[in-house]
Amino acid sequence: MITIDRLTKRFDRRAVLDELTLSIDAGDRIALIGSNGAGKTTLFRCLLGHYGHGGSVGFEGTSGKRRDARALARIAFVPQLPPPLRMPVGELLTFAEKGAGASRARMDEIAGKLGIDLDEVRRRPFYRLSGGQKQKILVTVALGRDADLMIFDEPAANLDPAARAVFIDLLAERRDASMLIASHRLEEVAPLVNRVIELDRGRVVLDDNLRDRLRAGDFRQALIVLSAPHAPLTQALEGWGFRSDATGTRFSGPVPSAETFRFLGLLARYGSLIEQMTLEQVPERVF
Ligand SMILES: Nc1ncnc2c1ncn2[C@@H]1O[C@H](COP(=O)(O)OP(=O)(O)OP(=O)(O)O)[C@@H](O)[C@H]1O
Repeated sequence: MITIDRLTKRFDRRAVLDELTLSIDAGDRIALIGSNGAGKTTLFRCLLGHYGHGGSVGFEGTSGKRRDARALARIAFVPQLPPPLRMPVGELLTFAEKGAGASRARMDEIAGKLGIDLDEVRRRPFYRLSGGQKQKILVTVALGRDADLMIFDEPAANLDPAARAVFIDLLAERRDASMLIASHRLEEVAPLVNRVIELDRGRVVLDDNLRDRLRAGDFRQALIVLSAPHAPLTQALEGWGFRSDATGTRFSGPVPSAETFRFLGLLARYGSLIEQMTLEQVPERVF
């Protein structure tokens, strides 16, 4: 989907991204972690064509450094710092609808879940909203449209705990898009992702992929029984490769042993729904 080859970005001759090589595949849901200044935002800005850079970023169907406008239009982005837009919120929503193909009904629904009343803020200039309100509007716009890739840069940093929980559920429900989420709270986004990439001083120092672990064959077999069908948890479990029976309440699938705590973290979010759970070590194959 996106191939990044020896991407280098310098500010004042200092390499902030240093020959970074990475490929992002369709279906990847990536947590991008790394300490302050590691280069996460700079990587996003290079991907989005906001900065010139060395090396290449190739989008599927394009090559080299060229940014194809159609490829960029398929990316939804929520920045770490909301832009100081003077336009009223209503105008921003209309722009999202007409210019970026967002659905008004979907935006209304998402905003409602996040706890922001669009009618109430419609006439207010965007830059006068609180930090959390701005983030809710930007998340609403991003999730209100179809996208192949969603890039979130610390998207929940300003959200209150209730909105953070809703936001994580909304992401878990979105199985159609690949995601790249920069976060300092790995434990919060871990249940959503199938890949964790760590940057340090502009280089990839960890690339941990769930699919590789499953292929390696070291896993536990899990059985989960829910008290009632539940769409967000179903989608999250399907993201782990689980299958359900016809009732939509009984799930089974493999959990890589090294991912057990991450998996339990997911289940803990929905503890009250879980009626039964077993997690059995699969005996090692004897050759
Ligand atoms: N426009 C700029 N001009 C000069 N230096 C910059 C610029 N943007 C970023 N930097 C520097 O590049 C480095 C990487 O910054 P970046 O914002 O990409 O880090 P980050 O991993 O997103 O950090 P954080 O977790 O704090 O958000 C930092 O040292 C920062 O000071």
